[in-house]
Amino acid sequence: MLLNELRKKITAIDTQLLDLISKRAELVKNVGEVKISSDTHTYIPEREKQIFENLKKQNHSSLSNESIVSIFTEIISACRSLETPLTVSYLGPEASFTHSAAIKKFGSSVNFVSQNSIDAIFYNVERNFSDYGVVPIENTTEGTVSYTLDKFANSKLKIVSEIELKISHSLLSKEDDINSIKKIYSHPQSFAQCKNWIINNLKNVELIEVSSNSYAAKLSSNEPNSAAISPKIAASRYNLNVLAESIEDSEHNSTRFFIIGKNINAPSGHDKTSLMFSPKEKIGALYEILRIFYNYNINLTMIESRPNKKISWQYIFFIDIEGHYENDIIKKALEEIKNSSTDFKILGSYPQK
Ligand SMILES: C=C(O[C@@H]1C=C(C(=O)O)C=C[C@H]1O)C(=O)O
Repeated sequence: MLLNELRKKITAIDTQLLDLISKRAELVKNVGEVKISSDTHTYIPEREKQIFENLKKQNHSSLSNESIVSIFTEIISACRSLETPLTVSYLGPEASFTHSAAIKKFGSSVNFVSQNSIDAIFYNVERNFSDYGVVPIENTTEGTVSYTLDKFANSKLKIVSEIELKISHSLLSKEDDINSIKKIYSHPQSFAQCKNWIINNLKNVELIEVSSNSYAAKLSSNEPNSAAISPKIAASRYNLNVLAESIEDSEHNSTRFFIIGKNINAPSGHDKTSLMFSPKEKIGALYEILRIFYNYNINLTMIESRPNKKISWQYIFFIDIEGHYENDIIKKALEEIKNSSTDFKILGSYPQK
């Protein structure tokens, strides 16, 4: 077929797609009107999860499931903004990994607000200045972000969703020749994650640690012969060239983020529940609690302990399990755990990533 004919067909399909997307948008607007009278949240993560699962099952095209999900994330984002435009706080600065995670989860039709601390994110969501917040919770190489876990102990906010992001670093610079780089700015963790690449690819460069890798990109954009190790999206934000991509030493470098808010999610069919508790002070207390999970055949996906800030040498345990707390088995198990512990709290049930 001639190029012209192919393009004519593509244009015709685009017209059909536009018509269908417009019809979808009208329906979502109607859902928004129903929600006002029933006082329901705009963002329903369990419904969005079901939409994605359904599309993945039906996808027999040459497009990957990942591409389908990212296309529909944007369609849903634009439609959802017709109900109410959402405000989402993330751990900044702009172009940080948390910013990327927030865009991956909510799409771009959202008001994103950069916050300079995890505290500020919790504060803004608690006070309704933001509808949701995005906070890092654990990294495959660095482990859990204890500051985020500690915040849950004293907050009424719920975990409404989770997202995993592959952490990939790039070397960004105003220069276009890697040999002219004399200085590199980055966060200490990013330097650690790219250590071998730096040794093998750059000789006699000065490494300067800064508070974040998007700040590193900003500094480098004002300084000749310098570069930054940053997420690739910082290149367009600070008008830099991408001198090298995927320079991290480990292939498996991912960070998991929580979306925090006030939703109480219904089951999506494929959920996780996060909870915290302190075992009572007696021999075998933790063993007894873990045995409850074993007895009910409940799978644990994360366990982490943090000092209980109220009493010295006592600990709060944070646990993630598979299943939704409305599920009968989970309900029974959690009731038993509540009776065998103190400070018990369900932090949320949310669709698995
Ligand atoms: C339309 C709804 O509202 C939002 C928008 C959705 C969509 O565009 O499909 C899905 C879930 C909600 O986050 C809904 O709740 O069904």
